[in-house]
Amino acid sequence: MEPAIMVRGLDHHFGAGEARRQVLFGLDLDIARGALVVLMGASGSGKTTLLTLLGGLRSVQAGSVRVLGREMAGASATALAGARRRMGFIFQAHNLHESLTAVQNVRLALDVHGAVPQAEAAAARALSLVGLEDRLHYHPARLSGGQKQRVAVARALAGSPEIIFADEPTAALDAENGLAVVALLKRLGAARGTTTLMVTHDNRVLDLADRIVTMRDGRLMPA
Ligand SMILES: Nc1ncnc2c1ncn2[C@@H]1O[C@H](COP(=O)(O)OP(=O)(O)OP(=O)(O)O)[C@@H](O)[C@H]1O
Repeated sequence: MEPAIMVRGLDHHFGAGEARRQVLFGLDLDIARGALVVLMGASGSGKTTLLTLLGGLRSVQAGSVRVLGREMAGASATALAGARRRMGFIFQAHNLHESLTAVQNVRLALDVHGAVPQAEAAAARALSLVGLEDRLHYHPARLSGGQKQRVAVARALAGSPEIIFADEPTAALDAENGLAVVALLKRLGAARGTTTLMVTHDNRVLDLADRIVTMRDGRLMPA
């Protein structure tokens, strides 16, 4: 079976004219289905840029990016949106809507999938997966930082994604909550075959990774 992610000769530039600058240089990368892969590297090395290209959040300029068997380079906006429906995203700033309860925040993410039968029940299930079954109707203001981050994880999981992209998901968490979030992603890999690619500076979670990929100055370091 084709890997979940297959990248070949990926370059990326930002800016135009004089200000044009290359930030990714000829990346090649395969990520197996079901793996929990940690992406490390110094600030500015290109991790977030790579993640957003893989997630169809920015256009591929040069090279090939195949995700779940589909080429993202040159894909139409509709095709990219279709690809994104098979992915879940967890970002550092959890971006919860303050006016909505935990279960409503998760439901909102399900709405992008169109009509999901029993969306409310699906949202509640995702929240109980992250141990928040007794906080369904709390607004973010009444949740701790760790609990808010777990709502963000539940939101990413609710649509049963095949791939999860996470950008520093443990940054705002203490050791215990950080490990719990990563352990949950690891369990999903085993139980559902979900692939996770996670950017982190958090050394505490490395033991749980199936593989660590390191970037330096826009290049992938040899394993
Ligand atoms: N929208 C943008 N316009 C211009 N340059 C950008 C843009 N986004 C990122 N860059 C530059 O691209 C390079 C890679 O940035 P990127 O955010 O991918 O790094 P990173 O490894 O994720 O860093 P960090 O760990 O600090 O989040 C950096 O030099 C950054 O300044």
